Amino acid sequence: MRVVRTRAEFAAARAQLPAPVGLVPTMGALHAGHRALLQAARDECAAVVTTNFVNPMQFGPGEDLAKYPRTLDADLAVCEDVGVDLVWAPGVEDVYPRGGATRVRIEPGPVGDLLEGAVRPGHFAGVLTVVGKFLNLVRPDRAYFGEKDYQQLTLIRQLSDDLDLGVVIVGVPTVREPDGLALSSRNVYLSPDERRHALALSRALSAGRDAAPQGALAVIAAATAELGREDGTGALAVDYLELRGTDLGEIPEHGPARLLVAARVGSTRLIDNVAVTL
Ligand SMILES: Nc1ncnc2c1ncn2[C@@H]1O[C@H](COP(=O)(O)OP(=O)(O)OP(=O)(O)O)[C@@H](O)[C@H]1O
Ligand SMILES: CC(C)(CO)[C@@H](O)C(=O)[O-]
Ligand code: BAL
Repeated sequence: MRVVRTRAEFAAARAQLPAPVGLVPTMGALHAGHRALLQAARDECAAVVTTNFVNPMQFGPGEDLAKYPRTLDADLAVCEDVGVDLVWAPGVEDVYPRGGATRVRIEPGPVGDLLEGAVRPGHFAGVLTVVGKFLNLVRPDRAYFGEKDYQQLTLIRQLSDDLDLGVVIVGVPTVREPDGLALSSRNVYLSPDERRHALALSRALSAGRDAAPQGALAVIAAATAELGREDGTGALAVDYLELRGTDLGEIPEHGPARLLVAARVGSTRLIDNVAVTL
């Protein structure tokens, strides 16, 4: 496994890799969710590249950029274990040379203003800009993203289509703790008490999914009731709970849909979602 930092080192190492190349972009602090992405790439590609970069452009003022967990040594051990070929851990100056003098900024369009985008203005422009850059720099055949960040995955598929990037975007199912909590690098911020309250998110999604045979209103009612046990108690504050089409548009009358939730537990913001069949 090669570990490189600068653009030049990356380009030299990338040129040696056999095709097809799989890319797994991450912000580090790797857990079993990331491992599932890396493993899927390992299973399907001749070479696996991962980027490890906490992208300042996708954090808003007052968000957790400074305290975001940084665990490069442990991350490298995970990558080695899965059999990654090339890890790129660039500095900000490698990704945004000259401070991004040409002001490259990929705007996500209307889907970027919903849900996460409504709570984190500018977030998805930051995500799409850095993902666009990495797809351009790495030129992978396939790129892997988690369904845990469902809106992000939807927008990256849109980016790839709209810019004719010719890369296959692969969505990987959410990896959960045995009690249902979706794995997230931000779970390390939770106290034991907060972690218990955080279980309300996955419980609400399961309740909503189980109510799907009774229709969309029943899904929302069941999920809201489950969340309501915690919401407003001071332990948990819901940002949104929404049922949408799989493209995040209108709710279909029948067929596949998506139920998405975001909440703050103490000072930690968590998101989760599930597939629902109406
Ligand atoms: N539990 C999970 N299951 C599957 N994929 C995941 C999971 N958590 C994160 N991913 C995916 O890993 C990739 C990198 O995500 P990232 O480094 O932001 O980790 P994260 O755990 O989502 O962190 P955060 O706490 O910032 O949301 C993304 O494609 C993301 O969707
Ligand atoms: C896709 C990504 C690596 C871009 O910084 C990030 O948003 C993430 O980790 O989900
Ligand atoms: N969507 C995952 C990265 C972030 O929260 O900024």
